[in-house]
Amino acid sequence: MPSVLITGATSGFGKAAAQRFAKAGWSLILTGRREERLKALESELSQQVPVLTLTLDVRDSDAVTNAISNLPERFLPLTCLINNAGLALAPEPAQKVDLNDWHTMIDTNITGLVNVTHAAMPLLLAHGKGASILNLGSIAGQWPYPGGHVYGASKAFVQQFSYNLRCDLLGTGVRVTDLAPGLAETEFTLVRTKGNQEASDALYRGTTPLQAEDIAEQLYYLATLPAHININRLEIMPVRQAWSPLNVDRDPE
Ligand SMILES: NC(=O)C1=CN([C@@H]2O[C@H](COP(=O)(O)OP(=O)(O)OC[C@H]3O[C@@H](n4cnc5c(N)ncnc54)[C@H](OP(=O)(O)O)[C@@H]3O)[C@@H](O)[C@H]2O)C=CC1
Ligand SMILES: O=CCS(=O)(=O)O
Repeated sequence: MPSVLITGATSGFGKAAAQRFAKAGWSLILTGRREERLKALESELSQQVPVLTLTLDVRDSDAVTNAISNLPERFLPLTCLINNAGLALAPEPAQKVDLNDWHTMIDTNITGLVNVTHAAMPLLLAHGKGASILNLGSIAGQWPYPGGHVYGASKAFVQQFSYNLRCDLLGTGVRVTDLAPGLAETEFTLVRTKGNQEASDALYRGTTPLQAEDIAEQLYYLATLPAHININRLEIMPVRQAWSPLNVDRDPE
């Protein structure tokens, strides 16, 4: 039975991915900080497949290493790692941001992702051909926008780290993909605005954003491609989203 380790399974893409992979009969290792949500998902999905929940903060490298290097045998070797845990904070301009918010994004989106990857790599290498590392990047890692500052830069890291991992894993059979979604309706904006439900609702109102299930379907597709195929980067936007023109600062008339 193939197995998948999903970080950030308590909400959004991670939760939808857990449900999608369970539907296909994969064993699940689900992580997140909110234990009650993990337990609720476990009771929902353990009717279908073996589920292991790990209450973890990806920023805690000792806890990550300890939990992942002691996975029960029945979840090994690992077929797929989905590095999904992440967040944006501080939508305001860089010059107004609280430094702690920058640190939190770096610690989660970069250090956390690196912690999990380092711990899981031996388990993926033990699987070899057909194993995958699927990293959640973002369009923000490729395209700059006001208020993107450290969030976008952290996702640019995810892209380059994914490409560099590919170079080192060449010959092992382990694949690496940077999956880069655009506007998607999850708890992402609620987190970014520190709980402002109205701001979150307003962002998604009157348009047709991606849904968590859309991304879960892409993750399942990437994980089940024929073993000789590696999609390096997959950027996906809703049809109703595109780029803006460049801005120019002009003198008043
Ligand atoms: N929604 C969007 O528009 C887009 C999102 N993304 C990326 O996709 C990923 C998932 O986001 P999305 O599902 O939308 O957002 P959600 O806020 O719905 O989910 C984020 C998940 O990450 C987990 N998480 C956050 N911080 C930590 C931490 N320190 N340790 C462990 N888990 C953590 C949360 O779990 P808990 O709080 O329980 O720990 C939660 O399960 C992120 O990396 C995000 O940057 C990329 C492009 C677009
Ligand atoms: O990563 C999330 C998508 S966006 O908010 O940067 O457009």
